[in-house]
Amino acid sequence: MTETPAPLESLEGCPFFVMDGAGNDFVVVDLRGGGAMTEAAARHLGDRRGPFGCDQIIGIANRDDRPAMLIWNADGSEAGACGNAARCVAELLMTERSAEALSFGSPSGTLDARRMGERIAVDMGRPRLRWDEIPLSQELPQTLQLPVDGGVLERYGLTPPVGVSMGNPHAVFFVANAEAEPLASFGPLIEHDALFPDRVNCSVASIHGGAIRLRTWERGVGLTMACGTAACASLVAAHRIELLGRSAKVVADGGELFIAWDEETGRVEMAGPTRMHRRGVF
Ligand SMILES: N[C@H](CCC[C@H](N)C(=O)O)C(=O)O
Repeated sequence: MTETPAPLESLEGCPFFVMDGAGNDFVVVDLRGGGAMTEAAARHLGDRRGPFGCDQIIGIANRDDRPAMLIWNADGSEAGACGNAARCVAELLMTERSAEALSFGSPSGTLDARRMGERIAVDMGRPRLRWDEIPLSQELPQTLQLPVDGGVLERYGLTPPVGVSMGNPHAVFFVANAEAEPLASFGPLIEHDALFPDRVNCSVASIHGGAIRLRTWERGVGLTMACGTAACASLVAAHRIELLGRSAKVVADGGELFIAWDEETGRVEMAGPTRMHRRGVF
């Protein structure tokens, strides 16, 4: 066996799975038999110049006698939610147990997952919509038009974004054509805008025939092929500003996600594909 690189020493002997959900890619590490993720290990696994490279690094640990997912971005920062990775963890656990549905923990609460034909669906819980839940660094009476840096809005011809948290912060800009926006230019400016004390995930969304075309600059990562919590946030935001009903297909660069915001429970479910690329043991 090749030597385990120093940054991964704390993961020696841990099984790992390289997976993606609609192109959003992950290294999932099973910590239930021991091992501990460190910020250095997460950064090493997230580094695309290294032997792995991914958007998020996911740990599966035992918490309160059940599996729970832990989330690190490629820059080593921790995140509170990760929808596409939740669907990949669900796939792993359902295969392990030959189950069609199950629940597991996450930093933002219990997630309920189920198979839906070829797709995996996860109930991501209720969106948080108040200024202090996003969170924002200033009290605002509404979160439908966030007062981000006016210079950025003017320079890029943007209207103020809608704020939504799915357990992680999102700013969603509605534009005429998401594919035409220079998101790689203004995404990092919004990610680090002083309005967001924990930084923010920044998306551009355009509506075409009842579907949302979505591109995302992810906090702690950069441009990704898809972002599940951003897909949830964009549907919630579109409904709040009366652009769409309570369910829609979201078309990301890497694939399609299906989002529904239940009127009775207030909970948001997302469904989409998962793929396994590689597995091994550190
Ligand atoms: N890709 C993830 C979102 C990760 C969000 C992370 N970048 C953060 O810091 O919140 C998803 O599918 O929901």
